Amino acid sequence: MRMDSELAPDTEPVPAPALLWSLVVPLKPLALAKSRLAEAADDSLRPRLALAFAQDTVAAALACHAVRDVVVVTDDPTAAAELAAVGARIVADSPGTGLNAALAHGARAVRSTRPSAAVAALNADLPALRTAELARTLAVASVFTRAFLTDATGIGTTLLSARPGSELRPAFGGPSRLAHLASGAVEIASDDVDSVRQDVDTADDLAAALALGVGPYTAQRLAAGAHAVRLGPSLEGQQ
Ligand SMILES: Nc1nc2c(ncn2[C@@H]2O[C@H](COP(=O)(O)OP(=O)(O)OP(=O)(O)O)[C@@H](O)[C@H]2O)c(=O)[nH]1
Ligand SMILES: C=C(OP(=O)(O)O)C(=O)O
Repeated sequence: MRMDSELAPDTEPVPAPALLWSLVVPLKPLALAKSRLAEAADDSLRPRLALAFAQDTVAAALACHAVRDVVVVTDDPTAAAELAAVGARIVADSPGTGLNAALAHGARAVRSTRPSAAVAALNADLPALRTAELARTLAVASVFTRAFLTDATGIGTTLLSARPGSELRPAFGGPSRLAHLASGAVEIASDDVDSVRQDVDTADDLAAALALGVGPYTAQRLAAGAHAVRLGPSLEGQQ
């Protein structure tokens, strides 16, 4: 005889399994990266700082329970070796035709082996990235076919996601918040995820990231290169 509990109707809501994300992180050659940081960091320091930002971004992302893997799309041999050491998979920027082509290429590389992967593009310049804030962002992204998070200025984008079965369709560059909205992606509410939004393009961005608290690679690089950094008198205490 079956007990009542065994006859439980199968109409009970079954929680969907949490998505595990593959993150695609684009990084251009270090010698060309972060040109807008020239006012804050000398030519000698800037490429190393760009790498340190990417190292902190990748390390924090890989520590996130919602992240399956991180694919860095880059042609820079130093960045490739250093970011592989942090745990990223490296994919060559074989299109060589700019940021959005690199991101689409990275997403295709992920789905060539796992066609049903959830993929998200994540900027490489998030040195203050907090793992728990990334987890919150991805949890919201999981609900939507495509979603994005705007950057700290509210003009650009730091994360764009695509659930299994939908294309990433990246439209980064300049006012990409509006471009991603126009493409039909849903904007993720930006409360309590400051570290995921704080990309670093300018001296002011770097000061804001320092105020949030940067990761160990960036902290160490700034300490070692303090003579080559200019953040202005009001910010000296933050280094
Ligand atoms: N793989 C790849 N990454 C790119 C390319 N262009 C930009 N990126 C990366 O995309 C992100 C945003 O790029 P940008 O804002 O154009 O460049 P940036 O180096 O961050 O800053 P600026 O030189 O000041 O414009 C950064 O992580 C870049 O390294 C590209 O053509 N290929
Ligand atoms: C490319 C973008 O970022 P950045 O702020 O680095 O230009 C963007 O926001 O679309």
